[in-house]
Amino acid sequence: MTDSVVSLSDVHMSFGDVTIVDDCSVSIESGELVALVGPNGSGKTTFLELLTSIRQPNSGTVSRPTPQSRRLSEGTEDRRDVAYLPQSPSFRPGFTAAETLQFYASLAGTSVDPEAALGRVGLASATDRRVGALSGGMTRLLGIAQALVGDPPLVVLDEPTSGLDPEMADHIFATARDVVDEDRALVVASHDLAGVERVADRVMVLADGEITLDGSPAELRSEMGAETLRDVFSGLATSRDHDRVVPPAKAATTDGSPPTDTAESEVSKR
Ligand SMILES: Nc1ncnc2c1ncn2[C@@H]1O[C@H](COP(=O)(O)OP(=O)(O)OP(=O)(O)O)[C@@H](O)[C@H]1O
Repeated sequence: MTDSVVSLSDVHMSFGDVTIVDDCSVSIESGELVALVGPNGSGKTTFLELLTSIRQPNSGTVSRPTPQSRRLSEGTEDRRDVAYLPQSPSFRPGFTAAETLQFYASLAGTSVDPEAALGRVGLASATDRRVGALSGGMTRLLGIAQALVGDPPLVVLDEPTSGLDPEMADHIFATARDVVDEDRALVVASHDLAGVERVADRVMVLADGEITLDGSPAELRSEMGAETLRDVFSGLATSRDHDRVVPPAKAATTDGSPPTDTAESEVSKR
């Protein structure tokens, strides 16, 4: 049986006129790798911040249940309930990778085996390397290792492959896949649709203030009659562009009264 690691119930979040989500209810289960995709500025980072409670919704609730089954073994502290790797993680450049994890574990009130934690993400050879000497990709991997400190049931990554070469991006996605198990979910925001398509169990498309699609890559392809997730995304962008164009026949009525069913009113209905 799977457990919900985070649930949104009737959540509304906006910045002034910019609506990120309106009346959104969604639940993420342990064992899922969920990819959050959407155009630039659609609200992916804000949505991740809602999942992690870095940001509070204007209304509605975000809950992350932590049942007994998610406790660490007897005699140790509770598991962290969520970990978040921002798009541009920053670490103390003078610390080694191992010292970074130890420092972070002490802040989190837990313990870590740095060699095992770094080995898990493919950084075994960098244990004693200073963080300032790590490549961009290695720094993201260190971020994933740090996110796993305290064994959180929900790990949230914001665009972990941006700016990385394809091989490193593949490695990051493979690592993300590896850390998902029956007791943990991972949510990743990404523009790398090919990578997402390879590893995600579930893809949520965020656009125009709502989750417009939510399903497995195969379900999304089928729903949109598309061959790839990239085609799904392009199809959605095209239909949004069409929605924004007021069809000439409906742009005005012959008696000068306002049109009743223009594309503009369609957009506002969402
Ligand atoms: N603190 C804030 N105050 C006001 N507006 C904000 C704030 N944070 C984000 N926004 C606005 O909310 C919208 C969504 O921003 P967000 O960064 O969540 O989008 P995104 O999908 O992650 O973008 P990208 O793909 O470009 O990283 C944008 O219009 C942004 O300008």
